[in-house]
Amino acid sequence: MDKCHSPVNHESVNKQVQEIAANCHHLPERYIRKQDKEYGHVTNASASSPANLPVIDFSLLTSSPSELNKLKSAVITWGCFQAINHGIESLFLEKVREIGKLFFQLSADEKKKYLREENDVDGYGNDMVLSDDQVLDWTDRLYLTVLPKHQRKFRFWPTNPTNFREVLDEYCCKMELIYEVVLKSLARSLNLQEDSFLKQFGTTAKKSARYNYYPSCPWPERVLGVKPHADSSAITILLQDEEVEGLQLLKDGQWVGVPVVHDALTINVGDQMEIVSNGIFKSPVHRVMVNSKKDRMTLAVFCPVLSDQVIGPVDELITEETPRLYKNVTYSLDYFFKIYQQGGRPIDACKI
Ligand SMILES: O=C(O)CCC(=O)C(=O)O
Ligand SMILES: [Fe+2]
Repeated sequence: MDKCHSPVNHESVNKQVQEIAANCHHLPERYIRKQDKEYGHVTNASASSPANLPVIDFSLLTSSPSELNKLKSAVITWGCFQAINHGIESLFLEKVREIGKLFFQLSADEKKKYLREENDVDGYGNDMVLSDDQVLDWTDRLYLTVLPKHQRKFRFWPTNPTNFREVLDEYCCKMELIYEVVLKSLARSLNLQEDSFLKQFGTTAKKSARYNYYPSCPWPERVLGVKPHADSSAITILLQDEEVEGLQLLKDGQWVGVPVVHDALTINVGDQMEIVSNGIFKSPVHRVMVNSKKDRMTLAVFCPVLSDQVIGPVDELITEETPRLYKNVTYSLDYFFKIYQQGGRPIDACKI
C-alpha cells in the first residue's frame, strides 16, 4: 500500500516535506489546510495583489531625514520594508543562498545527521508538532542558534557543503550590524535616544538563522508553506529566494504578496518590537504560499530578546494621550509556540 494512503498519517509527521513531495501522488491529511480554522478573522481574506512595500536605502538613513521618515511610515503602515544598499555584496548573498541550497540537495540520510531532537528547536526537520490537530506547514527547515556564540550547537551545523559554517558565521556578523542600524533608526525616527530599543533587548541580543525550504507542491491551493503568524522577535531579517515569490502580508484584511527585489533584505518587526514601541510599530501577520512549479528557499534571521529578559514599552512612549498598551513580560519562544500552534496570537495575552 502506498504509504501516503495509510488511514492515519502518523508517518507523514516524521517525514520531511522534500520526501513527501518527491515520492507521493497523494497529499497526506496532516498538510491539508483547514480554511475555517486558519486564523480567526483572517479566514475569508481574499487572494493576493502585490504589496507596494517601501524600499529603504540604508546608505541614506543617517544623513537623510526624509529617508528616516520613509522608514518610520513604512513600519507604521506595513510593519515591513525592503532594505537596499545595506552594504552586503550581491556575490556574498548568492553564496549564502548557495550553501542552503546545497544542503537541501543532499541525500535524505545525509541531512538526517542534523535532525532536530524532540523538544529542541535547533536542527533540521519539519514543523514541530505540538498538538494532534495541528496542520503541518509545507516546508523543511534548518534552524540554528547563531548568537550568543556559546549557545551554538555545532552538531546541527552542516559540514557539507564544506564552507557552510564559515559563510553562515560571516553572514550573521553582518546581520548584527543590520540589526543595530534598524533598531537605532527606528528609535531616532520616534525622536528617542538611538539606543532606547537596543537597551530594552539587552546588549547580548540573540540571533537565530532559519533556512526555510519549500518544495514545489502539486496541490498548492490545499497547503500553506507557513500558516498565518506574526514573528515573536524584535525584528526578522529575511533573505528571499532570488526569483520565486511566496510571502504574503495581511494588510487591511487582504493578503498581499511581497515582491522579490534584487539584493534586498526584507525586514519586518515582530511582537517584541510592537511591545517596546507601545504599539506604534505593528508586528505584521504573514503567511507563505507554495507553487506547483518551483522550489523556494529563504533564510530568516530572527533577532529576539534573550528568553529570560523582561521587556515593556519604552517609558518615553507612554503619555496621557498614548497610555501603556502592553504589560512588562518575558516573551519566550516556548510561551509563543504554545499559543501560536493553536492558532492564536500570543501578543494578545500581553495587552493591558
Ligand atoms: O519564507 C518566507 O518567505 C517567510 C518565512 C517566515 O515567515 C518565517 O520563517 O517566520
Ligand atoms: Fe515569519
